[in-house]
Amino acid sequence: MTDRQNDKDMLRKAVLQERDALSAAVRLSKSRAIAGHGASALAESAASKNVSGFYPIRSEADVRLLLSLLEDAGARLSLPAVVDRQTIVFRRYRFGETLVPGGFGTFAPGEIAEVVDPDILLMPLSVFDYHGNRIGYGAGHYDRAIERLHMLGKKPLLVGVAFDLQGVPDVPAEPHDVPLDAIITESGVQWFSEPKSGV
Ligand SMILES: Nc1nc2c(c(=O)[nH]1)N(C=O)[C@@H](CNc1ccc(C(=O)N[C@@H](CCC(=O)O)C(=O)O)cc1)CN2
Ligand SMILES: Nc1ncnc2c1ncn2[C@@H]1O[C@H](COP(=O)(O)OP(=O)(O)OP(=O)(O)O)[C@@H](O)[C@H]1O
Repeated sequence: MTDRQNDKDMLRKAVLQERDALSAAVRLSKSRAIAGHGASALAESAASKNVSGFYPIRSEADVRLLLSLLEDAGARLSLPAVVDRQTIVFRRYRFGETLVPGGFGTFAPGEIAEVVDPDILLMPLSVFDYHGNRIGYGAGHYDRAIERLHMLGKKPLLVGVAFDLQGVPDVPAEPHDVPLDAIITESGVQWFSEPKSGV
């Protein structure tokens, strides 16, 4: 393991420990604030777009309320499913539909759901910094999914969803890490790129 990977691992462990210590009630109220900020920032641009979310695991921010608001605003939702150890695909999801185990402890639409390429990715993460760098859970699933979309000529809007306590001054980024366009936390939305009108 390189020094940089080791640094990322230590940072991930420390921040996840802090996130795990939040009570369910505190996570719920922060997740409600995230939904409000996220809907204000994205509802207009999400209409008729493919928006991928995630079904929360561990102590993640619960993005389901935001997903339901975006669906009400006309977004077509999808959720990630792990199809092999290295690969996730995004499966069409209508809010409230039954999910099945989706790999790595996640839940996802079943195999018969349509596979879509999202225009907007709401991304889970363990740590972010205020330059737009992020660390996931160390599997590289999202980094590879984004690389695949880029190879298809698609440039989805990348929006991290997290609690403020997951923010640090500097994440040790690696060359394959693709920076976020924005991050949504309970205190608001921060843009790292120009807000993209067409997305
Ligand atoms: N809610 C949610 N869905 C998701 C992801 C996610 O991060 N969150 N993914 C994001 O890619 C994909 C699934 N990949 C995952 C990869 C690893 C772990 C995980 O928990 N790994 C370690 C923990 C690592 C650590 O503590 O340092 C584990 O199994 O304990 C979870 C999901 C797709 N769906
Ligand atoms: N685009 C890619 N192509 C090939 N390998 C990759 C790519 N992105 C990441 N990897 C590999 O995946 C592993 C995990 O990467 P990294 O630590 O950046 O994951 P992460 O950012 O925590 O995960 P995620 O992107 O799922 O949130 C590393 O071994 C890395 O080399």
